[in-house]
Amino acid sequence: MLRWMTSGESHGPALVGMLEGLPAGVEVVTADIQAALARRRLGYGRGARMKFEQDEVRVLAGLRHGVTQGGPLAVEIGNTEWPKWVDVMSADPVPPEALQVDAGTGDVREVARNRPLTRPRPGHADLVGMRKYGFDDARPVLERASARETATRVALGTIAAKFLEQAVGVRLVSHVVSIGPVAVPDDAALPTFDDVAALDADPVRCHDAVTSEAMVALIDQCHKDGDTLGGVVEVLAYGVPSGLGTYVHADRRLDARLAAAVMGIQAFKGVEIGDGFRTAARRGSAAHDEIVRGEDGTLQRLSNRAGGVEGGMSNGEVLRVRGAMKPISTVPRALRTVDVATGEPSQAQHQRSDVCAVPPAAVVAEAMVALVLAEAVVEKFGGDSVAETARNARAYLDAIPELLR
Ligand SMILES: Cc1cc2nc3c(=O)[nH]c(=O)nc-3n(C[C@H](O)[C@H](O)[C@H](O)COP(=O)(O)O)c2cc1C
Ligand SMILES: C=C(O[C@@H]1CC(C(=O)O)=C[C@@H](OP(=O)(O)O)[C@H]1O)C(=O)O
Repeated sequence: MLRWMTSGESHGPALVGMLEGLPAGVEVVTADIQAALARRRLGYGRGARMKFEQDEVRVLAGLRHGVTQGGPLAVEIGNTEWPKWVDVMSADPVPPEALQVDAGTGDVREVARNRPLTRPRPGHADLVGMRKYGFDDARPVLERASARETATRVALGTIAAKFLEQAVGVRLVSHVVSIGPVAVPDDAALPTFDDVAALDADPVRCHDAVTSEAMVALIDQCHKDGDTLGGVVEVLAYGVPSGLGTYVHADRRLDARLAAAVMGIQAFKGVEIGDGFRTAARRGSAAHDEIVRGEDGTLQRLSNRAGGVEGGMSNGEVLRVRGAMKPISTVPRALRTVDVATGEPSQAQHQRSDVCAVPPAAVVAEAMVALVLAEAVVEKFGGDSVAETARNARAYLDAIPELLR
């Protein structure tokens, strides 16, 4: 069993993530995690925070000399801005005067930072979180609801991806399919692992240069208009062995687990496996992936509309998972709300925010898919070391009868 958990507030001292159940022997170094976090900070349309945030990574446990040890991995990601929030986010009570004018920094803005947030943003967790946890201030709600937490998921997902690559040769790619109404053409070629550097270099993580330019222009326009944008991301996994997940029970289906993982990202409101919703509009004769025997004698598919999953199991084709992200809810041209301290009609609280976070969300979705696939690999092949997992996977694949290959 592979388990993971994150902890941490957006403006606390650090985020912490743990990953338990990964075999020993995975080669990974702190710089790999730093590089993945740098990719998550990218993206045209991000807000001010990503310009200075350093995501200071420290691996606290489970890794020695660049090799996982089999015990729980613990990763800390320091928040660069912590010195400004020491009193507002202090774990222990602070004297009231500390929140009047910050004694340490003399920073009077700390007073503003500590002001209760009572004008909940439609679309964010503010209002329901206050009701549910009994707060009269949205600060504690947004601190944990914030997608800042996804930095930890990316850190853990990086380690999971290294395991996938080293144990079974799986490689992941994430890209942006649409932002607002601007979408890559339906017949565009899928990016492969060779395209990752170009995707990382593209301002919106888009594989199609013309679409990328149109996306950037749309974000600029939206920024001017004081508005925000969502979009659709896609994660591709190459080299997934046939037989991860199962049809025998609902919660063990690979598609169900992928959907839950991607839907578990803040602001994600739809998930599609393969052609998903588009397939629903097709006739059966044009919806499925016909099987033929290829020249090399192995079974081959004439298409991959299923996105690599049939019967809740990976079928050996490229895994394709899409997620739809709603527009950022902190809309600069603020939406109507009610000040819950006074009961008066008002405008939603606004602090610095992203205009569009679809490109970094693609990197987060990639991490979530890595975690799900790593769990499914551990479940199917077991092994206390990567070498053992690889051996078991090879033995399973070698034992598949020739006519089924
Ligand atoms: C990478 C990423 C960055 C985000 N940045 C912001 C942001 O700057 N401002 C904001 O209001 N929401 C942002 N969100 C979305 C909120 O975190 C999300 O809407 C909120 O937690 C409520 O959850 P829900 O949308 O799933 O209902 C971001 C989401 C992701 C995945
Ligand atoms: C901090 C990150 O994203 C944040 C996600 C977020 C939200 O409401 O989800 C709100 C903003 O937080 P802040 O007010 O601190 O700038 C974003 O910057 C991050 O991705 O690392």
